[in-house]
Amino acid sequence: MKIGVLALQGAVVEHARTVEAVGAEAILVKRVEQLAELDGLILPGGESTAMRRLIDRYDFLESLRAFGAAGKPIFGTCAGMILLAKRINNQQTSHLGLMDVTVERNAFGRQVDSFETELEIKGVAQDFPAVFIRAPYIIEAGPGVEVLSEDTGRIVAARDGHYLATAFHPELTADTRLMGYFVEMVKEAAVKA
Ligand SMILES: NC(=O)CC[C@H](N)C(=O)O
Repeated sequence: MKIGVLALQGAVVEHARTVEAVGAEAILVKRVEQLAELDGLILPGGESTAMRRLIDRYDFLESLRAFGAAGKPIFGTCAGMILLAKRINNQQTSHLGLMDVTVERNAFGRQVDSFETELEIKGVAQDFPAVFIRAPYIIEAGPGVEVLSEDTGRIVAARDGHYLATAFHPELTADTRLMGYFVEMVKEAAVKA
């Protein structure tokens, strides 16, 4: 399986390492043409507004939307989750607008800028170490969305068909189980295609 990591900004190398750790091939995606060779794509954490500017500058927006619309799996973490969402609270426009959720940016507030906790993630782990950094969370999920994890009542991991999103950063710990879950999604989609 070839899994791309959008390499415009953010936690790129860490994701590539985790992809390789679960036995898939990681490709750092810097040009639109590279999307054609991928089975799945990761949108890393970073800063969603900065990433959007680069997406526009390198003319990625429509190609990323088409990638998702073609049924290819996309995994967005943190800022990547914001990029994937159909709706962003208190904002008129979204970015890729693919996943049927409403997200709130920087939603944990200033006092808890960053923190680590252990989460139960459906189908993945009972005790997943989750690192949150100025994280968003999902405030509303459409009927087709499966909530995979909540932290004190906030949705922090969810799946909408071939889209997966987490508010936290799975690439920052040595635990590869969530990436293993995504690679299984990619394999399933590749069989169907
Ligand atoms: N660690 C992150 O990816 C933070 C996301 C960032 N707060 C944003 O709004 O894009």
